[in-house]
Amino acid sequence: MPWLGGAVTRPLVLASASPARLQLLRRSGVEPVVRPSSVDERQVERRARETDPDLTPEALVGALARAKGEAVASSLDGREAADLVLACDSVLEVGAEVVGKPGSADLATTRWQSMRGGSGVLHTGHWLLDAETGRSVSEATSSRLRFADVSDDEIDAYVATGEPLHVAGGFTIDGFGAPFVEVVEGDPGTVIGLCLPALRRLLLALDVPWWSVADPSSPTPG
Ligand SMILES: Nc1nc2c(ncn2[C@@H]2O[C@H](COP(=O)(O)OP(=O)(O)OP(=O)(O)O)[C@@H](O)[C@H]2O)c(=O)[nH]1
Repeated sequence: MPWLGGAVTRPLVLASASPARLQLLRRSGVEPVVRPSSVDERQVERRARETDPDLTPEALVGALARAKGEAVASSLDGREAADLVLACDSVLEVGAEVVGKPGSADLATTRWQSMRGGSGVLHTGHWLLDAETGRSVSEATSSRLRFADVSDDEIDAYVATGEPLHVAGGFTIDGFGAPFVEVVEGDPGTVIGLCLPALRRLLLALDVPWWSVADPSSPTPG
């Protein structure tokens, strides 16, 4: 069995500042090197929409994940320059809108007032580069959500925690927002920010078995 005593042979660079993505990886036995990008996501989105006015949410998160991953990959040097680089991006499609992190209490409140009792789709793009070969692969995954018909008081209380301001769509399914998301159809990791089955598929597409990046003997509770 490759895992018994097997060491990680392909280090992974996580091109993300997301604590949730890091935690998902750590709990699955992957201890990445964290290298957040400084990509201007609004500029990437603007250019992507100029190129494709009918840009789908899946294509948007794909373009954003790729931009973040390429920016980090180009900055790697030394041994890291031969590592695997993973980047992600998440958006919520709700009604005719495609939204990211609210960034303000007012916008988080407005979003919840419009989406309560309704449904939406959380899309996460994944981009994986094998810097050793230069090959990259990508996949977007989507999970459908149904939101509780929360009261104004519940919205105010949730927004006051500050959590919804900094997460895609203004909610979490594993934090203070969990009571307000009634149903998740699809991979929960996709909602949180990283679909691990998609990462496995992308690694296989690059001929990298899962146990080359994960060491189950030392999962970090993280
Ligand atoms: N814990 C948790 N985080 C969530 C959830 N939904 C979205 N997020 C986070 O919301 C953020 C979405 O914004 P992104 O722009 O994709 O990522 P980011 O946090 O800005 O980090 P970068 O990858 O460096 O851009 C990510 O950090 C996700 O992990 C959830 O249900 N639970």
